[in-house]
Amino acid sequence: MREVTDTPNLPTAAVPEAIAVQIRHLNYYFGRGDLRKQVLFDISLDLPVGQIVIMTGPSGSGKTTLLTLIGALRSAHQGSLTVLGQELVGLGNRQLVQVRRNIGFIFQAHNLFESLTAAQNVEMAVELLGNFDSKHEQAVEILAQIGLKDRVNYKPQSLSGGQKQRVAIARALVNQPRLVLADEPTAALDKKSGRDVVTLMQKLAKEQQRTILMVTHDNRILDVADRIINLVDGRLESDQDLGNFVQTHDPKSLDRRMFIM
Ligand SMILES: Nc1ncnc2c1ncn2[C@@H]1O[C@H](COP(=O)(O)OP(=O)(O)OP(=O)(O)O)[C@@H](O)[C@H]1O
Repeated sequence: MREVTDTPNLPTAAVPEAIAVQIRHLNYYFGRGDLRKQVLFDISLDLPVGQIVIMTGPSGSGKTTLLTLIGALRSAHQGSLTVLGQELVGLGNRQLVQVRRNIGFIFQAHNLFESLTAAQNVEMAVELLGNFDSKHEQAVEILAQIGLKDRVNYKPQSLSGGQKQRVAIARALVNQPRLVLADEPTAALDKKSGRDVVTLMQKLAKEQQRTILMVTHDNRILDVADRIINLVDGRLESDQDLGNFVQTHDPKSLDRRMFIM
C-alpha cells in the first residue's frame, strides 16, 4: 500500500497498488464567479491496473474534462483524484508535470511534427525523459513492435491515417507509461485501421499490465473493453463490467513483461 499525500481538504488515504486511478467525490467547475459552471458532479471510480476501460457519453457530458484531470493536464480542486499513487488535488503545476511523465497520451489529432520522420517524432518523447543516447534505438524498436519497421524514416505526409496514428501510439508508449489515456483515437480512421489501433492497445493492456482509459463514440470498438463507463451531464450514469478482466497485477513482474506484436 502507498500513502497518498495529505491535502488541505482531504483525509490521508491509502490506495492499493493494484489501483492505477482512484477517484472519490470529484467535482469540477469551469469559470469563476457568476460564470462558474459545474461540469463534473461527485465522480467516484476505481481503475485497476491492467484494465482497458472505455468511456462513452453524449457530447458535452464531461468526458474530455475528466480525461484531462486524470492526465494531470488541468488541476482538480474538489474531492480526491489519485493517479499512480499520487494525490493530484492540491498539487502545483510543477508536480503535475512530474505525474504526466508517467502517462501516455493519444489524441484524435495525432499531432505529429510534419518536418520530422516517424522515428524522430517518437525520439522527442524519449528526450523528454532526458534519454539522449539510446533514443533512436528505442524509437525504432517500438515502431517495429507496432508494425512500422519499414516506415521509420517516412515523414507523416507519406503515411496513411492509420500509420500516423500508430506513430502517435508509439510516441505515447515508448517510455512505458503505466497509464495510457486516449481521446477518440480511432475517430479519423477507417474501420480496419481503427480496429488495428485498438487491438494494439488491448494487447498492451494485457501483456504489459498497463491501464488504458479511452474516450470514444466509435461503437465498432466497444468490444475491446473490459468495462464501459457512461458519463451523462457530468455524472457517472452507468458502469458496466464486460466480464473479461482478470486482475493479474504483480508489481514485481511488471518491468519484465515484453510487448511483442
Ligand atoms: N475551457 C472550457 N471553458 C468552459 N467550459 C468548458 C471548457 N471546456 C469544456 N467546457 C464545457 O464543459 C462541458 C464538458 O465538456 P467536455 O469537452 O469535457 O465534454 P465531452 O463529453 O468531452 O464532449 P465531446 O464528446 O463533444 O468531446 C461542456 O459543457 C463544455 O461546453
